Amino acid sequence: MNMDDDKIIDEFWENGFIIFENFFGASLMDEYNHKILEHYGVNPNWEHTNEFITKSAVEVVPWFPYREGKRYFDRINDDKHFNSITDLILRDGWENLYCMMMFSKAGSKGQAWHQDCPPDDKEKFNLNRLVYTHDITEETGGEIVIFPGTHKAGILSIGVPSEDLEGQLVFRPKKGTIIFLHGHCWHKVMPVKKDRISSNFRAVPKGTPEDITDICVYRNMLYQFSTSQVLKERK
Ligand SMILES: O=C(O)CCC(=O)C(=O)O
Ligand SMILES: [Fe+2]
Repeated sequence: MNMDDDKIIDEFWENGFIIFENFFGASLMDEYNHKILEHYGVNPNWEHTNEFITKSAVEVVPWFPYREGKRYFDRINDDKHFNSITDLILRDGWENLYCMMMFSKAGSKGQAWHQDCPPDDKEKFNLNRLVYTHDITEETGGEIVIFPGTHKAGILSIGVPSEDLEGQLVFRPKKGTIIFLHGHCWHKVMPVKKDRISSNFRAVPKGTPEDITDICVYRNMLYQFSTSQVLKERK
């Protein structure tokens, strides 16, 4: 292990996230961005050709390509460097959880503060491995906001779902940037001004239940995806 490896490990476990800019090349990102837009029915001129996307009130539309047997993104999924950083962070072994693409329409709200899974057991969490296939800018909106160190702070505070919090950091990842983010670390996505894509290659420490991300913690509720139910109001 070299110095840089130690730094990566320390930074991740100190802050609950670590960012690498220009990790993936522009041409790969363009190719993958195009593939994702194609799936959602958005043509290269960035117009919706998919009626569902145009009409639905759904703000974030997920897509799990590997669950459909579409291994379109193996050059990320199987990338040695990408996975070796995962090895550093999850030292005792890890497994792929799933690959999830997220599409948010222009004009949508983004995402309120959340933890991807309840922090009841600090050993059980998802590791987000976010890959940005296009620039997030002031014009596009959809900044990712992270509250450093909160993977060690227990359950997300109760309060107004999206309000700014003292201590938060706002990021505008560029094309090819990756973010490793601990699922207990508090994060949100700012309002989306132009159609937005993000992709996430989620991993978990070995032995973590497969449904670890079924319940998401928000400032006003616990929400269960599998049943589309509010499990508990928080106030
Ligand atoms: O789209 C993003 O930048 C972050 C999405 C998110 O909250 C997640 O993947 O858990
Ligand atoms: Fe999240």
